[in-house]
Amino acid sequence: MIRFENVGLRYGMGPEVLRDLNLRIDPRSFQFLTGPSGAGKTTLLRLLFLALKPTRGLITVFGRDTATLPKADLPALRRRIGVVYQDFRLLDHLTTFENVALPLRVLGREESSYRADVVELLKWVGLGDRMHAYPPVLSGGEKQRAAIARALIGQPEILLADEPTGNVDPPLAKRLLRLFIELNRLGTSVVIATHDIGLMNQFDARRLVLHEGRLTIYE
Ligand SMILES: Nc1ncnc2c1ncn2[C@@H]1O[C@H](COP(=O)(O)OP(=O)(O)OP(=O)(O)O)[C@@H](O)[C@H]1O
Repeated sequence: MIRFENVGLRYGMGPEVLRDLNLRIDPRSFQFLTGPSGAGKTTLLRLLFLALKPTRGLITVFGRDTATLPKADLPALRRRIGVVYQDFRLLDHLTTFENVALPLRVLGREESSYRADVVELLKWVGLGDRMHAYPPVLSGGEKQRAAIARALIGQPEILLADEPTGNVDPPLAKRLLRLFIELNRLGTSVVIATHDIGLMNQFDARRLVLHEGRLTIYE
């Protein structure tokens, strides 16, 4: 569903941060993306989410060449990809329920048409009793789960998560990993960027390892 051919990326006039990347993200696949700090993990996620264009090479997303993609087609393509950001990006003046429902509200959907889905998803991530709370009073782990629920409410075909266990203790990290595994079993492709070797050792999955801008894949 996503394919990279000889992709390179530089920011402005800087050095190439990613070099000669060849990669396929297949439907229903699960992969960890790892590598030392500064290796380019977030940059690669931004390319996968169409937030950046490569400075060379070819990226196709759901069969569309991103270089020739009309801008107007971008939002619909992006809606098929869910993203959990490192810093959550929840809106403090909206409740947890409203944050998770926001992507649907933006599409003009009536609350009555999605209320039950949002409640069910919040229960699934273990926030059934926190849906009326505002982000400032949530714990780091609760915010993380709210951000995951928001990324999933539109039923994306791929979920990209940037260090989703970076701010939580090991038992919660394990629980989040179980959520991602279950999501994958239900048919969603999952890409988890992480430094956490302990986390990766808990699940036998493909590893995309970045080092100095180059990618090695361990199937
Ligand atoms: N907007 C930007 N402009 C210029 N350089 C950038 C920008 N964003 C990232 N970089 C540089 O690109 C390289 C890769 O950064 P990136 O954030 O992708 O790495 P990372 O592997 O996600 O790191 P970390 O694990 O610390 O989050 C770094 O050298 C970084 O300084």
